[in-house]
Amino acid sequence: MLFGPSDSGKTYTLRGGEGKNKGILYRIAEKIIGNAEIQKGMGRNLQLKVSVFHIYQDIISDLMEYGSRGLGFVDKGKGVAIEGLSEHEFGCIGDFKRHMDFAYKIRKSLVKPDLKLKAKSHFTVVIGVYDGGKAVSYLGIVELAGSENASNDQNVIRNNCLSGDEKKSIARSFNALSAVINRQPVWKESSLTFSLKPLIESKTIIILTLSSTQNISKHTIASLKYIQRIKDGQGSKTQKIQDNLKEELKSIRYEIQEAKFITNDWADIREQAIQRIEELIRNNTDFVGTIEQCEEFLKECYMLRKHINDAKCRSQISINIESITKRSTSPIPEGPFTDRDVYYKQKICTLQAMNDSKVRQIEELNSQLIIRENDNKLLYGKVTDLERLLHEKERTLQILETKLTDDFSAVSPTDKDIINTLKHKLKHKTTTCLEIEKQLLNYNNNYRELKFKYEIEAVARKKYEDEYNLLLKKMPFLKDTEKQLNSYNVSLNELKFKYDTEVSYRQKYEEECLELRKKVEEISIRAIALESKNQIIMQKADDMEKELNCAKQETDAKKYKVHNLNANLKEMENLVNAGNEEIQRFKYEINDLRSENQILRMEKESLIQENCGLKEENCIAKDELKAISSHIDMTNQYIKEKESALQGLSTGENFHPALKKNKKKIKVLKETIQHLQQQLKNIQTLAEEEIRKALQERDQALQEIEECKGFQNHELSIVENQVGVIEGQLIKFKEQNNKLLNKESELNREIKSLEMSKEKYKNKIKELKEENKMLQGQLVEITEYAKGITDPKRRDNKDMKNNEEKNMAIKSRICAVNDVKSMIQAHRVQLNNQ
Ligand SMILES: Nc1ncnc2c1ncn2[C@@H]1O[C@H](COP(=O)(O)OP(=O)(O)OP(=O)(O)O)[C@@H](O)[C@H]1O
Repeated sequence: MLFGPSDSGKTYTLRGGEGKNKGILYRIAEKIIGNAEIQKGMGRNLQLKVSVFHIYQDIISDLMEYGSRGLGFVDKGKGVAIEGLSEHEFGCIGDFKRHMDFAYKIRKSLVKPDLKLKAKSHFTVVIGVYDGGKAVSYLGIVELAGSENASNDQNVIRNNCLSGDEKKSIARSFNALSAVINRQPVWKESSLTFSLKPLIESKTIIILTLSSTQNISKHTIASLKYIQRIKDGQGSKTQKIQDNLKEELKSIRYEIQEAKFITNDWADIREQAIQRIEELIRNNTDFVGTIEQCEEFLKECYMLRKHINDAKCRSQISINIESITKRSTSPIPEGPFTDRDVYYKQKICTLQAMNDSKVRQIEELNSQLIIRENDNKLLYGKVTDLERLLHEKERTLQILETKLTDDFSAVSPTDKDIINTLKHKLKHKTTTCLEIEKQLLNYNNNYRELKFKYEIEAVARKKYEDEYNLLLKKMPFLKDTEKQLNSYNVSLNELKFKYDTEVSYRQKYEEECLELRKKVEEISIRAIALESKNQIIMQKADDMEKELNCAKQETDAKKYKVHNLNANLKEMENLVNAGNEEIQRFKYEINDLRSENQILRMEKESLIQENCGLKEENCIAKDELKAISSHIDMTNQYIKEKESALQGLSTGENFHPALKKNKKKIKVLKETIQHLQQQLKNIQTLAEEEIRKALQERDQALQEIEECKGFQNHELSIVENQVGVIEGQLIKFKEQNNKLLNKESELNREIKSLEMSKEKYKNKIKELKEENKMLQGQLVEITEYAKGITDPKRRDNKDMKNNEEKNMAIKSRICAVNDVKSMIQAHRVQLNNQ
């Protein structure tokens, strides 16, 4: 893209001068043609095409076709997104120059009404490289509108006759351009960015043209600032590229890992790829570098990825071919795959790879499931062991319980409700513990009672001892009271023993109770933990089963999709072919419509006007020529006169006696004459030069007019031919129509005659019917008569002869009647047929 204020040298940089000074446009074209030729030497036949258009106020005009203006947009994926933009093939620089001259000629004609339009529009040349009709790459060269047009400078607005809409459109296109270069998706903001989207997205180079001319210095600084803004925006772009780079590396690593599973055929390539990536990472540890370096790095990554994909596909395709050869004895079709085939094969490969990875995942999941099942079994065994232990403990508990109280009945736990029974038992045992505690309390109470009794007894003993002592003192009653005392002492000892045993029992029970509580607590905690573990395992097993089912379903779906894709492939091919044909047809129709008569007429009129102007100019030039030639004649005459005078003077014939004295003056005069002659000659040559130039220009203009005329005549002849064809068709149709009308009138006539004959026949039938009736009446009479004759009673011998004669006549009459009948029948058949 060439950017800068008007008169800074954009057009010069683009087109340049002759030879060494040629512009970048022709240098680029030469380079591309050279490269195409090198490719040709290598057996690759590339086609080169060029399109030229300009954008003014967001309206696109094709500069390679007259009148193709206001083109719309289309999503092409590659190249320029302009609908109906014409492309023209070129094979050498001569062709290219011819195309460019043609485009500049059209541009000149468009610019004519407003000469500043050139500086207010974006001029674009797009070169497309094709291989067998398929686009390989595109290059766009844009000479942007003069940058000063986006400013608020009143001088510019006045000098360039800049309208508000023009200014807005140019400013908008520059803003959109800087935004899209800095990755802001505002393509639709301007026709410039939207039409060149695929090209700008790939790579954009802006050439800033600067001029030291003082009067545009303000705009030069403004354009420098604009470029600076774009460059500043690139800082954030670097960050984005670095992030992209990291993502890319991640995905490459993943792809390499994934590709590992497919085949080992390309192990070497894979190893090389990994080495290469590692090397790249080592050299760019933190991915800090310029945009170019990062982009280089990304390109490298992209190449690697492509390499991996190719290797994957190659291995997959080779496997497929192997399997085909195994299945059938027919030879494998040779020759290169078409791009579409390769694309679909790649797609199938990736799908198969995905399928394989899924199958692998399922297998892994299965193996994990088996491991989990084993773990489950082990845990289940542990649970049963623990349950058994619990059972044993329970039994010991039972024994203890039976020891404690007979009321506790033996608990018989079932295998399935172990945990519940344990809980139940726990409750049971806590109640027994409480009962034991109660008993303990009873015992304590008893002990207290006994103690109380003992104390009472002790008081009584003291009383008795006192009494005994009194008795001893009193003597005779002593032995009896001593005996009583002994007996009291024995009972007291018994009670004390009882009390001690009860205390020891109590302590024992308390200890056992504590132990039991602890054990019960431990067991219950374990049981709860085991239960939760069991539940988690069961949950996991269920989840895994679900996953397994999902994965199986997915695999089936993928297989079905692969199958469908294969089936759809052919359909799509057919559809694409049909679509291509339709597109071609539409293109033809559009082209036909474009070359409409009106534009041609208008252009013809403008050319005629131009022709008139040129003729007028020609007349003026002729007049001027005449004037100059008459002037020359006059001057020649004057020179001749002067020469003759001079001759006279030199010979001394015309010498005036006064002049003879002034020879010096004569010399000076001679010199001035010579000088005048020289000047005259110069004027003559100049005039001749100008005349020649004017004549050349006139010839050129005439030639151009002739060319245009030829072009228009050609187009007119095409149109006339078309009109002729249509007229011929019309005449044919008219003839056909006349014939049809004639036929129609003939048929009408026939119908009328048929109707008349029908009427005739009807009358005839009526007549015949009447005749028939009459004949039938006669027949009846005759039969009656015949009956009378044949009757033996009425037979008269005398009238026998007469009767016989009459009989004969009647017979002949009957024959005639029969004939008439058959005739009627025949007529009927005829009528029916008609
Ligand atoms: N590098 C150069 N060498 C010689 N002459 C030059 C150079 N660059 C520009 N010029 C001359 O400067 C003048 C203006 O250049 P040019 O027409 O290319 O400017 P521009 O930016 O295209 O202007 P505009 O936008 O009006 O078309 C022309 O006469 C051109 O010949």
